[in-house]
Amino acid sequence: MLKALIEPFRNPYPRHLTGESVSGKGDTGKPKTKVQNWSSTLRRVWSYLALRKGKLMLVLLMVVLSSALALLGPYLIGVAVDDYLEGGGGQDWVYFLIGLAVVYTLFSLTSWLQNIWMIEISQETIYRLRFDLFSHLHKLPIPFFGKRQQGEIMSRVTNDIENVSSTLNSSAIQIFSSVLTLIGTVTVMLLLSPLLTLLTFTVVPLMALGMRWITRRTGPLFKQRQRNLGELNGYIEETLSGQRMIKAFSQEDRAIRGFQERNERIRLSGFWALTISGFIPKLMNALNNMSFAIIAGIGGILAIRGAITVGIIIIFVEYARQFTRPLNDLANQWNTLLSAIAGAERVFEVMDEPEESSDEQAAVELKQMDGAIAFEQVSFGYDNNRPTLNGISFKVKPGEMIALVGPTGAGKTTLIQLLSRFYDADSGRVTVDGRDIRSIKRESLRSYMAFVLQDTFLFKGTIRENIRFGRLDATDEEVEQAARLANAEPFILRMKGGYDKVLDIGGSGISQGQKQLLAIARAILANPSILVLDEATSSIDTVTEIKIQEGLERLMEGRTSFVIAHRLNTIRSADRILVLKDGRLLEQGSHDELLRQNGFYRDLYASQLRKMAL
Ligand SMILES: Nc1ncnc2c1ncn2[C@@H]1O[C@H](COP(=O)(O)OP(=O)(O)OP(=O)(O)O)[C@@H](O)[C@H]1O
Repeated sequence: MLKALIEPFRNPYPRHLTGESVSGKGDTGKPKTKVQNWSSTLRRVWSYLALRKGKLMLVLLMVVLSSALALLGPYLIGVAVDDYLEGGGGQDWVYFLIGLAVVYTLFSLTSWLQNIWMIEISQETIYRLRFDLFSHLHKLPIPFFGKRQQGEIMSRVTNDIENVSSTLNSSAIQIFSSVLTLIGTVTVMLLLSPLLTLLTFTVVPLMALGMRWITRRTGPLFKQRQRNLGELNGYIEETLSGQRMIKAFSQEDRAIRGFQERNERIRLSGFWALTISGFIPKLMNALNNMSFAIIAGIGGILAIRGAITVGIIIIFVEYARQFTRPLNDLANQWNTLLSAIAGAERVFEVMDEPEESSDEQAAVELKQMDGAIAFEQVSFGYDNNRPTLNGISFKVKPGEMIALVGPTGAGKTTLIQLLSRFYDADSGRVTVDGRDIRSIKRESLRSYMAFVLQDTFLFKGTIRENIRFGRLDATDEEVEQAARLANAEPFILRMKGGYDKVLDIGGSGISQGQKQLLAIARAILANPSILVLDEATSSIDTVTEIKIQEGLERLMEGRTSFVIAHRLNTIRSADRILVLKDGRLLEQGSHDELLRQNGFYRDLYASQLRKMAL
C-alpha cells in the first residue's frame, strides 16, 4: 500500500549517481535490491536493535514529538492570523511569538535527540553485526571459501554492512517520521476543511502521472548507464591488474581506446538520463505552485463566504508543502531501505552458513604427537559423483620423509587437506599415532602441524611479526634463532630495518625465494610434529635454492614430513615416495625400489630428467 503510494515519487537518480554507497557485487556497482525474505530479515535486524530497546523507545517518542511539533508550528501561525483578523488587535502577538519560538526550539531539540540517539543505537548494532559476521567467517569450513570469490565475501563485510548502517542511521527514522507527518498532516487538514483538503489533493494524481511519464523514459537510460558503469569498472580492474602484460606487449594505446569507448557510452546515457530527469523538480515546483493557487483562490472564496478563516488558508499553504515533502522523502528512502534489507539479507546468508562441523563430543586434546600416520582405505570427492581420492592406504613412521609425486590433478594436495582435516574422508580413516583424527580436536591436531607452501602468505607487518605468526608467544631471541636456522637471517639483516622492516601485504617487496625462507623460519618456530612442504615450481636462483634446501633439511630433521615434490634431489632423498595418479596410490617405495619396479614412476622420473637436460 505504502509502496504503491510513493512509487511514482521515487527518485529516478540511482544512488551511485548521488554519491551514496550501493550494495552488491562490489566492482560492478550494481545495486542488489531484491529481497527474498522480508519478515525473517527484519526480525533478525530487530533482534540486534532490541538489545537497545529502552533507547529505541526514547527515539520513537522523540520522532512522535517532533512530528507533532512540525504540525503545531503552522497551526499556531494560522490561529495567530485569525486572532488578529478577528479583532484581537495584535495584543496576543507576543504570546504567539513566544509560543512559536518554544514549538520550533522543542522541534529542533527533539529532532537533534532522535538523531544522536539513533546514531548511537545504529553504530552499536552495526558493531555487533560486523563482529558476529567476522567471527562466523572464521568458523566456516574451507569448502565455503573455495566456492566463493574473495571479493564477494569482502563486499558483504564492508558494502553490505555499511548499507545497513547508513539506513539505520538516517533512513529508518526518516521513513517513520515521514509516515507520521503524512498521517498527521492529512488528519488535521481533513478536520479543518475536508473540501479544501480534497482540492489540495487534486495535484497529487497530476504529480504521480508526470513523474511516471518521466521515470518511464529515464529508467531504462539509468539502467543502461549503470550497466555501462559496471562494464567500465570491470575494464579498469582488468587493465590495472594486467598492467605488466599490457606494457610487455605495448598495448597501452589499445587499452586507452577501449577505455574511451566505454567512457563515451557512459557520457551519452548519462546525458540523456540526467537531462530528462532534470524536468522533475520543475514539474514538482509547477504543481506545488498550482496547489498554492488552488488553496489561495478557492480558499479565498470560501473565506469570503465565511466557510473558513484566513488562518486556515495559511495553515493549508504550509501543510500542502509538508504533505508533498514526506511523499518525496519516502520515495527517496525506499530505494535505500530496499538496498539495506537486501544487504542485511546477504549478511545473514553468510551467518547462516553452517560452521565447520564441531568436534565430536569425545574429541581430545593431544598432549604430544609422535607423528605416526596411517591412511586406511581413504576415499574422498569434492562433489559426491566424482571421487578425487580412491581407496588410499599407506603408513608413515614418525620422522619419515614422504615425497608425494604425480601428475597435476592427481590428488596430492587433497591428500594433505584430509590429513589437516580441512575436509573429512567420505570413507576409510586417517590416523595419527594410532588415533582416528576425527577423535582429535581440530585445533589441537593443527597445532602440531606446519605448512611451507609455494605461495607463502605474508601479512602487512614487520618481518619479526611475520615469523612470529608461527608461534605467537615466541621471544625475539627465538624468532631470530628460527630465522638463523632457516638461513633467512643474512637477507633480513641486509634489509634496511632488519627484523623490524615492515612488509607489504603479500610481501611484494621481497623475492619468491626470500618469502620461502621466511616461511621456513615460521615453521621452525612452530616446532611441528608433522610438516607439509609444497615445493616451489617456479625457478629460484641456485644460491637461494641451496639456502632453502639447507633450511628445509634442518626443519625436517626428526619430524614426519610430506613434501609435494617437484625437485629431483628432494624426491631422491625421501624415505618413501607415494606415486599418485587419478586419485589412486599407484606405487610406493624408495626411489631405487620404484625405479626397479619399472612402472609409472620410472616414466615420470625419466620425463623430469629429460626436462632438466633441455
Ligand atoms: N576445492 C575443490 N573443489 C572441487 N574440486 C577440486 C577442489 N580442489 C581440487 N579439486 C579437484 O581435485 C582434483 C585433485 O586436485 P589436487 O589439487 O589434489 O591435485 P594435485 O595433485 O595437488 O595437483 P597439482 O600438482 O596441480 O597441485 C583435481 O581434479 C582438482 O580439479
